[in-house]
Amino acid sequence: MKNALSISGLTAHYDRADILHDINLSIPVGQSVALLGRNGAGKTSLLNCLFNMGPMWQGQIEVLGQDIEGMPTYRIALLGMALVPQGRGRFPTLSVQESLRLAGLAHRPQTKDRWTLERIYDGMPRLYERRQSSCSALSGGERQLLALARALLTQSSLIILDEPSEGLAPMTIQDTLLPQLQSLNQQGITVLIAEQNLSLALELADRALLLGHGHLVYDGPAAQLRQDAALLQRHLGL
Ligand SMILES: Nc1ncnc2c1ncn2[C@@H]1O[C@H](COP(=O)(O)OP(=O)(O)OP(=O)(O)O)[C@@H](O)[C@H]1O
Repeated sequence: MKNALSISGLTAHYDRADILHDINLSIPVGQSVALLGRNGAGKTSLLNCLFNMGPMWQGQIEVLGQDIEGMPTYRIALLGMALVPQGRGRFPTLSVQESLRLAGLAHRPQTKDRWTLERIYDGMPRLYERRQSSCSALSGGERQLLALARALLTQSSLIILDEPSEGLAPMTIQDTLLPQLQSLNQQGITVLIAEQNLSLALELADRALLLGHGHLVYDGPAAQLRQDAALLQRHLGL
């Protein structure tokens, strides 16, 4: 399989409002890609289409080689794609360790480099220190780590993150989030990350996608987008 994700002719709408217009893109296995766009550009809607849990859509979406038209969300997840949702999900009364153990129950095929609780704690010592705490008592940065760890424990090879830096202090992004996200790609995981934080997105990804009012207005090297002041000003207000 060459592509982790293939999208062609994707158009999506809520009621009568068109949200995405003729999106075409594919993401090769192992690539890290940033999805950029202002508030309301359609980033979350696009990510939700991939899990069949957002707007109605037409076109074709292939996740890890499988056409997902009409497929229920839980089956799409079992193909090996995990979502770290905007707001990091909710896990109110569980402890960190319980939450991680639950995520590890996903029925994914055995893989060579399986993620285990020990491997998670090794790479994220902060979660080890907080393993007995209630998830609701975690800081924003710790919750983001937990959400990422849960995605890894599903043994997914394609991880989708929706604005992971939202609400985090710049220092937390730099010291806690960035190194963890950078290590995903080094571990061979394909990453699609929706972000409004341009510098974080461009530090993580070699390739950038830019959505403007539901149209894909840029798909190319991240470094080249950084140089395009007119496009950044028009679609990100920078
Ligand atoms: N459930 C819904 N019903 C109707 N319209 C919606 C719904 N969810 C989102 N929209 C609209 O779809 C458009 C795209 O929203 P979306 O959340 O996908 O954008 P976004 O780029 O992720 O923005 P943000 O960065 O603010 O999360 C917006 O105009 C939004 O108001």
